[in-house]
Amino acid sequence: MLNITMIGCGAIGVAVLELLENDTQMRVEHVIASAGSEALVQQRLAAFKYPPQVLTALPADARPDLLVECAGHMAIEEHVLPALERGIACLIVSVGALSQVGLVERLEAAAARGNTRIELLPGAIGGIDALSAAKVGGLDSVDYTGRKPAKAWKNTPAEQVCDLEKIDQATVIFQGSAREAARLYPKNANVAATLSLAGLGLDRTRVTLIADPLSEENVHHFEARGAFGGFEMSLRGKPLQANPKTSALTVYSVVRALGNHAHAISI
Ligand SMILES: NC(=O)C1=CN([C@@H]2O[C@H](COP(=O)(O)OP(=O)(O)OC[C@H]3O[C@@H](n4cnc5c(N)ncnc54)[C@H](O)[C@@H]3O)[C@@H](O)[C@H]2O)C=CC1
Ligand SMILES: O=C([O-])CC(=O)C(=O)O
Repeated sequence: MLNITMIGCGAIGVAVLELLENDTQMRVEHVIASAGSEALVQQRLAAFKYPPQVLTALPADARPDLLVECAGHMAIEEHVLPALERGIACLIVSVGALSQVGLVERLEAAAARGNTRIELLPGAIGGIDALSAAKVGGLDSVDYTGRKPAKAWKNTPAEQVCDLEKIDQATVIFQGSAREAARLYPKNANVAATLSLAGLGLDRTRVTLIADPLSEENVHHFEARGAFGGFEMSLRGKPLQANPKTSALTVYSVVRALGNHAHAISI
């Protein structure tokens, strides 16, 4: 039985727990919540058959097989770095956090000291296997466009670019590097960072972000060219009801990754 600690228990966390409830090969024993939100998280878990214990930090003697982050950028520094130092393997969805200069190197060093690994999950996008394979032969360009309904951009810098309540057509709210996109839109540009880390890097991956009042989907489109040839993909993700910024595929990506650790065959 794979013993898992989950960081964060919001839209992604709750949906992952629901899907794992009847899995006999893995169990989330602990959920790490932000200080002050323990009661709310306990409430979210009340209906579960085996509710995980809710804590605000991993106890010093806890040795989960895996730690999975479903919380947000701040959780990488706060929980993932120390867990790696302690030798606990980590899976993360807040990949955009790695746009902070020096954090990749610090994560690598912590994992080396702990003799363990960190896995960056594809989350809401696909094709990461092909893109990172293409990188081996050399990439010339990677262009990514993220298009989400207008309400998905609430409480982001997009509000300074346009009136999200009033726009009646697709509106470009950002154009620039993946590093800048991840910094400005931590809850909406993790895909941009993931594509960059798999491909041409945070400074050379070109990103366009669009608020689209006519769309009900989170559409992720990218085009890559290089020695391998070229490919493009478009993924039309359904947003989670509990959080319109987040696509349901992110939840399935977490469950798939955990299953690959728990089950005999990984795919
Ligand atoms: N890689 C990808 O494709 C995607 C990645 N994400 C990432 O996943 C994160 C979570 O997404 P949702 O579940 O939809 O958000 P949410 O806002 O519904 O839930 C996040 C939960 O984590 C908790 N939290 C925040 N910081 C924490 C910390 N330092 N320690 C413990 N708990 C903490 C919050 O209190 C909240 O309950 C996003 O912020 C984003 O960074 C989201 C969507 C796609
Ligand atoms: O869930 C999505 O569609 C993608 C997302 O929020 C991100 O890239 O941060």
